[in-house]
Amino acid sequence: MLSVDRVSKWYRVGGLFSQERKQVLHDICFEWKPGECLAVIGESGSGKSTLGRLLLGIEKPDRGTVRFNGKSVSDRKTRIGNVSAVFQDYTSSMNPYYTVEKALLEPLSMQRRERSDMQRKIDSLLCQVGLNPSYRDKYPHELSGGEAQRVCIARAVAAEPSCIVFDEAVSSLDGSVQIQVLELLNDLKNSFGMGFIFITHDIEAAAYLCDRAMFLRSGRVEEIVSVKELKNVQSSYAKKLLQMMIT
Ligand SMILES: Nc1ncnc2c1ncn2[C@@H]1O[C@H](COP(=O)(O)OP(=O)(O)OP(=O)(O)O)[C@@H](O)[C@H]1O
Repeated sequence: MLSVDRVSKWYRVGGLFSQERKQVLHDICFEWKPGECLAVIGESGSGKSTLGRLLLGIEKPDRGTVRFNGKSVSDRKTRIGNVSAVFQDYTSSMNPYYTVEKALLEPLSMQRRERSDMQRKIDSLLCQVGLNPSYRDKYPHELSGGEAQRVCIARAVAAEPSCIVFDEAVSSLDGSVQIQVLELLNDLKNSFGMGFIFITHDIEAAAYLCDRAMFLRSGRVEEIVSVKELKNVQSSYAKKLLQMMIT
């Protein structure tokens, strides 16, 4: 279980020597349970990506805690096998010197698999994200944006974590590939109990995959609702956002 307890975050504004700070997250509290898919929805600048970085232990909260099974996510040992991530900016997530095969071998080798099993798994992961085995030898600069994004998704899935945080990582894919990736994630959820935190502007993708949706407004949790109850959101902010996303 991932527990976010009274998390607040400030950033410095106005240059290196400025003392001025702006609060971008205010007392965020929620829990994510294993196997769940939670959508994080909010207008631009509401703090979604900042929250994502705190969930992944990339940055630390200034106040409050983010814990996975009771242990802080800032500790790398807590994250291994538990949380991984796919970002919209796939270029910064890929090592330019690694072939696709090497990028996928890295998480697999941590699972102490047999060599032949790892090779089979690489082909199967590539196939699941709609890439054929010939992509194994390609370097990131030889991939299109959508292909690179799919390799990042395959890499995150390869680690078989309990939870993958997607920060706008699926909405950038083309229609048919997006559907294929959403189906893969749905399969992983149903067959292996993998769970996701899905930061997105894409309400249809969220409705397809997610169990609950959390609305962020100016760094605060405005409302958390079951996806089945999306039509009955209470706050005018959530109503307005949904209307904007659907039209
Ligand atoms: N490293 C940083 N230093 C200073 N301010 C930052 C930093 N990262 C984010 N911010 C500010 O924090 C606020 C929240 O940003 P964040 O990227 O988390 O929002 P978001 O909801 O993900 O937006 P978007 O949907 O546009 O990606 C914004 O005002 C942003 O300018």
